[in-house]
Amino acid sequence: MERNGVPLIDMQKVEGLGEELVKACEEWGCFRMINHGLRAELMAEMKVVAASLLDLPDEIKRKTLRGIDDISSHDEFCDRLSASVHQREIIYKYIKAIHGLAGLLGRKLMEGVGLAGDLFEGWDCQLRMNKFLFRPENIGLTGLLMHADPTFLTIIQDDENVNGLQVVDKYSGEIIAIDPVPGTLVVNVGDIAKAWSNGIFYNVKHRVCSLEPKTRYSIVLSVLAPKGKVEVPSELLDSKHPRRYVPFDLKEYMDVRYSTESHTGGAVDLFRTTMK
Ligand SMILES: O=C(O)CCC(=O)C(=O)O
Ligand SMILES: [Fe+2]
Repeated sequence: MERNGVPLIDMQKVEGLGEELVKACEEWGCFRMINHGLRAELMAEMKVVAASLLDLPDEIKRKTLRGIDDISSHDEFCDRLSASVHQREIIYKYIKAIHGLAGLLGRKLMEGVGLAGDLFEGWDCQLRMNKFLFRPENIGLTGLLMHADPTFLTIIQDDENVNGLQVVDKYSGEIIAIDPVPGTLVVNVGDIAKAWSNGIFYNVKHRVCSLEPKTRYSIVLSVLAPKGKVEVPSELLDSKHPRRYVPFDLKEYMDVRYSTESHTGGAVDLFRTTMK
């Protein structure tokens, strides 16, 4: 894979999609998806809904701090925000479509590592919406500090008109701008995926910078972790590839991440079995 920008991956590709995804997770920890199955109209409608919900008063928004955990909590989320019938319908369609896409990613990643199955079946997921109000006096400042996601992966509908997402290159450490490409979705690989892949996947560091005086929205599906322990599939282990991370669950991981204030990927390495 040439290092000339994060990979653009066609999710409808029939041959070799799994391998391509695995390679992107290893080499970049970040990629853009085209032909991902979310209709352009649905993405546009969801952005309008997100913008109007994010304009609600803080005391109402605070009621939904965790976002939408799964499709079944959609009603509760909408009730708390007193969402209209139309808004509920869009949110429902969106979470159904984005969960479907996450399922495809999980199956293809399994294929890519030579296994079969629905990797994300029954996992905890969370949908969140972000608003970055970039004012002229804030240009050049960071809207979201450098971090690696505490997730397996995160699917982002970034703002098609306002840039700001930047990732750290795995090899050079250089900061690369992830400029918008309308109609596509970005994936960032997180800490949980690094442990699950025995340290092979790159938990990409990234941030959001204020580059132009506009309001930027992003809609984010976090595919968090399995309900039980995060551990590398036993089929991928042998004498040449010993287990490099102690199995842990999401709560144990989050406790370590917050108590050590390691928000840029270091927390997962505290679960290493060896320091090599
Ligand atoms: O807004 C974005 O593009 C990225 C947001 C992000 O990194 C996050 O929510 O973890
Ligand atoms: Fe992030």
